[in-house]
Amino acid sequence: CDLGLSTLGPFSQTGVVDYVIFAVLLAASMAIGLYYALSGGRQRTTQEFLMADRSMHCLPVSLSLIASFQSAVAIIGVPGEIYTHGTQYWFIGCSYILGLLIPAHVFIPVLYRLRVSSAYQYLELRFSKAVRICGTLTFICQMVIYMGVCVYTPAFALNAVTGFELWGTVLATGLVCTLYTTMGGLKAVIWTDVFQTVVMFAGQLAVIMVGVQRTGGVSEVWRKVWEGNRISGLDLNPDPTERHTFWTLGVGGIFLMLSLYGVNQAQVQRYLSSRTEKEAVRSCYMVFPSLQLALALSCVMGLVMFARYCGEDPSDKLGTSSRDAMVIYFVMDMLQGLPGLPGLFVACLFSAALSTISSAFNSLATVTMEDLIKPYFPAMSESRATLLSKALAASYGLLCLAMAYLTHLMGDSVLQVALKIFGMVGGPILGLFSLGMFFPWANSTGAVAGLGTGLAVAFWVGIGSIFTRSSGARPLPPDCTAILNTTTAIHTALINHLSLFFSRPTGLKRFYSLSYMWYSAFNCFTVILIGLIISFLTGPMKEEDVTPGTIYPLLGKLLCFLPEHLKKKLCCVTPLGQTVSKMMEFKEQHMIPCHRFKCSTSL
Ligand SMILES: CC(C)(CO)[C@@H](O)C(=O)NCCC(=O)O
Ligand code: NA
Repeated sequence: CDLGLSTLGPFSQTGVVDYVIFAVLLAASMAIGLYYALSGGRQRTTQEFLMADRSMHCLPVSLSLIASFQSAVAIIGVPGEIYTHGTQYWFIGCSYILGLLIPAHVFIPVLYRLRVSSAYQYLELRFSKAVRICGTLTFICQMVIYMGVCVYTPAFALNAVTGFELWGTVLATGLVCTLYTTMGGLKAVIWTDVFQTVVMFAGQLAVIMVGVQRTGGVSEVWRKVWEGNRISGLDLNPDPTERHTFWTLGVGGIFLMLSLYGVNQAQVQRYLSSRTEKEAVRSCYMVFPSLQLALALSCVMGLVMFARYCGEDPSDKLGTSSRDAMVIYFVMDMLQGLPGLPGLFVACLFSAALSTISSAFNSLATVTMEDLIKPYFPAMSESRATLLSKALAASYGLLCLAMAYLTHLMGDSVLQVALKIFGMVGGPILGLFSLGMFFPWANSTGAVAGLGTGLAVAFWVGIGSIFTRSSGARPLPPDCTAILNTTTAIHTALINHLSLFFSRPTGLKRFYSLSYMWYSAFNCFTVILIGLIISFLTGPMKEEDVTPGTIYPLLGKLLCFLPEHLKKKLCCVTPLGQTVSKMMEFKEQHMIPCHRFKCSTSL
C-alpha cells in the first residue's frame, strides 16, 4: 500500500475553482435568506418567521428533517468509526424503522392537533407552566452544547489537514448562518436545508466514486475490507456495556431517534410548519430512505478509506492521532489533482454543518420567544416580537461560537460526543414527553422531579464514563491503535487524578461503562420511573383534570384486539369527563380542533 503522504494540504495547491465552489455555497445560502426576507410576508410576523406560515409541502420538509441532525459530525465521524471498528455501526439503520414510525403515528398526531408553536407548550397543556420552563431550559442546554460540536468539527478537521485558519472558519460559518437565519426565518432555513442536503450527498458521492476508482475498483475495495476484518456480522451480545451491538444500536438507537425525531423542537417545528397533518406524517416517512442513504454513504466512505490505507496508520506521518482529522486527510488525498472536487467536499462539510446550525438557531429563537418571553409579555406588539426573535437568533449565533471553544477542550471522537449529548440531555426530555403522553396519572410534581433526577443520573453516568473509559474504543485487528487525543499536561494530570477517584468502586465502574448508545433509553426510563413514583406519592392526576388531546391512548391502541368492555376497563384514558367550561377555555385559547382521543370510539 502506497500511503502517498508526502503532499499535505492539497487544497491549497488546487486552483481557484475550489474556492469558487465554496464561495458559491455561502453566497447561495445568503441569497435564499435574502429572498425570503424580501418576498412573501417579508418576515414581519412570528407566524412566518418561526412557523413558515404553516404552509410547507412534504418534500422540502423531509429533506430539512434529515439535515437537522446530519452534520459534519456524521460525515467525518462515521467513516472514522467504520475505519477503526468495522461496519457494526451500520446496524443503527435498523433503528430508523421504529424510530420514524413512532414519531409519525404517535408524536405528530398529538402535537399537530394541539396546534402548538413550540413542543414545550404541550408540557404546559399537559402539566403546568413550571414543567414547560424546565423542559425549555433543558432543550436550550442540549442544542447550545450540540451546536458547539457542529461548528467546531468541520473547522477543526480542515485546519488539521489543509491549514485553513481554525477560528476564522468557525467565525465565518457562525456569521453566515446567523445572517441568513435572521433574515429569512424558517422558510429560508428549510429551503437552504434542501439545497445543502443535495450538496452534502454530492460531495460524499464524489469522494466514494473517486476513492473506489483510485483504490482499484469495487472488487479490490471489497477484498481489502474483507481481509482486513472490517465487515462485521450481527453481534447479539446482550451485555449493555458492549459499545456497539445489535441491541445497543438497533434498540437503543430507537430511543435516540425518538428523542430527535419525536420531541426535539427543531423537528417538531418542521412538522408543525407543514400544511396538513397528513403532509407532516408523509415527510416523516420520506426521511427513512434519505437517512438510510446518508448512513450508507458515510459507511462506504469509511470502507474505501480502509481499503486505501490497508489498516496502516498514517497518523504519525500526519502529525495528528485524531481519527476525525484522518478522514479529511483521506478525502483530500483522494481528490487532489481533480480541480473542483476538493472544493465540492469542503462545500459538503459546510453544507452539513450550516443546515444543522441554522435549524438549531431558529428552534432556539422559537422556544425562547414562545416559552420564555411571550407568556410573560402578552401585550407585546407583533413587530416588536419579531424583532426580538431576530435578535435572539443572532445572539444564539454568538453563543455557539463560545461553545465551539468548549468542544475544542474535549478529546473524544466527535461522533461519540454528539450522540452522548443527545442521550444525556435529549433522553430525559423524551422521558418527560412520554410520561405526559402515555401515563395519565403523572402529575406536575412528578414530572419536575423525574426530569431533575433523570438529568442528574445522566450526567453522573456520562461524566463517570469519561474518567473510566473501560467501555471505550477497542480497535479491531489489524491494529489501528486509537491513541488518546492531544491533551495538555495539565489536562492529562487532571484526568489521571479524577480517574483514580472514579475507578475506585468496582460496582459503579460497570455502571459507568454503560454503552453510550443506551443513554437515551436509560435516561428516558429514569424520568418515567421517578415521575410515576413521585406522582403516586403526591396524588396521581385524575382523568378528568387532564387537558383533552394531550394523552395518547397507548394501551388502548396496543390492546385493540380485546373486547370492548375489557378495553374500557383497562385502558380508559378518556379525558372526556372534562368539564365543558374548561375545555371551551382551552379551545378558545389554543384553537384545538375538536379532536379528542376517546378510547371507545377512536380505537
Ligand atoms: C442522528 C443520526 C443517527 C440520525 O439522524 C445521524 O444523523 C447521526 O449519527 N448524527 C450524528 C450527529 C451529527 O451528525 O451531528
Ligand atoms: Na446538517
